[in-house]
Amino acid sequence: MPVLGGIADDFTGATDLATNLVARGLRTVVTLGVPSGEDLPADVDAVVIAVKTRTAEVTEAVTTARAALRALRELGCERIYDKYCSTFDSTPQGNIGPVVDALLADLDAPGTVIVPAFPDTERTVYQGRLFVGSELLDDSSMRHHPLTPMTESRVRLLLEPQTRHAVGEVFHQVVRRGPAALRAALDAEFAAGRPLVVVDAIDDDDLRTIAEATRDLPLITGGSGLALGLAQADRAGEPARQAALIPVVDGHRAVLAGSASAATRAQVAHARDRLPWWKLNLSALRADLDAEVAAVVEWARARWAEDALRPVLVYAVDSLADVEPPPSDGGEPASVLVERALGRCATLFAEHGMGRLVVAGGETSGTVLTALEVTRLRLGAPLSPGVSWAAGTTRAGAVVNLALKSGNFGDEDIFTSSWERLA
Ligand SMILES: Nc1ncnc2c1ncn2[C@@H]1O[C@H](COP(=O)(O)OP(=O)(O)O)[C@@H](O)[C@H]1O
Ligand SMILES: O=C(O)[C@@H](O)C(=O)COP(=O)(O)O
Repeated sequence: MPVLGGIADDFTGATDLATNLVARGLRTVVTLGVPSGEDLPADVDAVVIAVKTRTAEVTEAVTTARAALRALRELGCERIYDKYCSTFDSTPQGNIGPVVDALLADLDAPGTVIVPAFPDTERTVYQGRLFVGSELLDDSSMRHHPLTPMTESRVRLLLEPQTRHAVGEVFHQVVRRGPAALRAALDAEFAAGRPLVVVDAIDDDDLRTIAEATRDLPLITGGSGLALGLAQADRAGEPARQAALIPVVDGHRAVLAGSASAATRAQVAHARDRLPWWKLNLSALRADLDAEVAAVVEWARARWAEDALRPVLVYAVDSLADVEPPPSDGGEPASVLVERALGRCATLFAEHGMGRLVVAGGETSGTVLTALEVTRLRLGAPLSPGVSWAAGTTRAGAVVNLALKSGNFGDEDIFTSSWERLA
């Protein structure tokens, strides 16, 4: 019976969290969407439910998260980990705050921690401010995100407009004094009527302190970094064992990149010099999406006919100048067109023998996996912090190997260097 239940607000976030749970020795499975009583493997310690709520309407996000919570409790999970983005991707409406509020209420919890930090990917929180590398969040490339532009760095100020609760902060001076001091500070915040508490973390020691201080709370929340603070399960070699267990599928290889994030743009630029590529054309998609997708598929099949194992790259954005703001006349936003096109490409590529797929972007991954009707993922070999290969099972029972890459994760060569690391 699983002890830990994760709810991740996008699909890359779910594999990110699962990657770190596996690294702590937990046998972990990811389900896509709220599972409907489907049989999970018996031998799991953690179940992560991936939902696509980061940019959904608030009521839809809350309803989905509560349904996920119910499912996890029915599965027997004793603790819940609410996973959101390490760069706190959200808007003043939500959905981080409303979801945490709902989970707190449903779990009747005294309070919880807000821990976006993921030091392995250079997301740290110091004095309540979120840094990406050496830059404050609002100075980083996240300022220009197409869906959730981040123009503030103090996590409390990002959260306050989204929650009905008061928000507290505990700074590094306290965290570094250890779990007991942190727990006392958290209890003081809860008692003072601030049940959501932003906690500083600048390295994995801080995450271990936070995890230890909150081990009896029914709800913890954060990026995936906090999972690296959880106690190591006493199971030697577990990550390698899990990686060896997933099926490896032969077949054509593709990268679908809908992300406009800085890391993805650098990865696209690197891959363009090495792989056959197709850049989606927004006007062509707007004029006739099916025709543009058919052209992409025909092109990809011709490339695979030349070299069956050479990956093809289909992508949307080279530079921020490509990013179209949502139209003011209520027309279809470019983001929707790109996601729909990449979802259809995935389905048609699979019909034409694609066995391995790297997807860049959280929203994009959600659309692609929904299109492929993948319902469950088992994690395989890790590729870089927060990114692993996985085996996805479609509703029809077919298996495809997938690596879901968050927009800003991964080394520059991830689109070209990942393929051989699967086996
Ligand atoms: N040219 C474009 N103009 C506007 N939005 C775009 C464009 N190209 C891609 N997008 C959208 O940007 C969003 C990127 O989000 P996501 O896939 O989550 O990537 P990331 O992980 O980098 O945040 C997607 O909805 C995608 O469809
Ligand atoms: O926590 C993170 O940074 C990632 O897991 C994540 O959620 C990133 O979001 P996307 O860039 O939209 O994939």
